[in-house]
Amino acid sequence: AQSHVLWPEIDRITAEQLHYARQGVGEGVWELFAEDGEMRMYKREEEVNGLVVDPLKAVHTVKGVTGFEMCHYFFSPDYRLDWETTIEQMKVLEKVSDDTMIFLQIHKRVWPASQRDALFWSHLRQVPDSRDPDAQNIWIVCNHSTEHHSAPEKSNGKYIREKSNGKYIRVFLTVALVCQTMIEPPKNGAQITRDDLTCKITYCSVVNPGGWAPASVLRAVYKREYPKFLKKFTHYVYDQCKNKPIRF
Ligand SMILES: Cc1cccc(-c2n[nH]cc2-c2ccc(F)c(-c3ccc(S(=O)(=O)CCO)cc3)c2)n1
Repeated sequence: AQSHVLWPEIDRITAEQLHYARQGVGEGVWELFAEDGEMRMYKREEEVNGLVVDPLKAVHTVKGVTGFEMCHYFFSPDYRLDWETTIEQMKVLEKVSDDTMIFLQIHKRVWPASQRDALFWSHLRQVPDSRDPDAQNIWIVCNHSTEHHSAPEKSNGKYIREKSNGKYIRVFLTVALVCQTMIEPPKNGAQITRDDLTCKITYCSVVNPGGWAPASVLRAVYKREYPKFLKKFTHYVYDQCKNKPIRF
């Protein structure tokens, strides 16, 4: 993918998001708003031009899967409709390379706001030189909004794009899923099984709704949808992997 026009941006944003994901939630103004077992969800309340863009950071620990497996199922278009409940339509506009694709997703409408769509590049990468010497493989999927000739935004100023039977407001998003595999080697030198695996997950998301939506409605949607999404996604990956050979 190094030859693609987007490559410099993909490289820069992916590196930035890896650094951002690694920052703890201790410092700064992260507010814990949801807990479920090992999952902790934090947000910061921020508005841009009067629009709620509350950054989200979730941390979670899932036993029995690797960081590669978690990132693979998040990245691949083949499984997305199995775990993403808010998507109405999804299209791969361009396959840049095996590890980089451009998606157009039309999401379900959240009353009373207008329906949204998202156009973003998605990049899967193994993080080569982790600072943590005993860290196993760290993998990242970064999703970042982009333009694309085959899905232009109608420039009528309000980013409303005409569609045959309606109008979509295009969101602006940056999302990162960073997964680290921890292996507890079996004492007796036996082969590693899924019981010896733990995946440490950090999910970061900033979604600018792109057009007016009531702050109260957006905050309620985020509060409901994010925990539901991460719980459903991680359970889905565990179920998909549990009877398959381990992939690091
Ligand atoms: C999980 C979640 C959080 C906040 C809002 C909603 C939601 N409810 N109804 C419509 C949406 C909606 C509207 C626009 C979007 F771009 C995304 C959106 C969310 C996540 C991602 S992703 O990149 O994390 C996973 C790929 O779909 C992409 C788009 C989701 N879902």
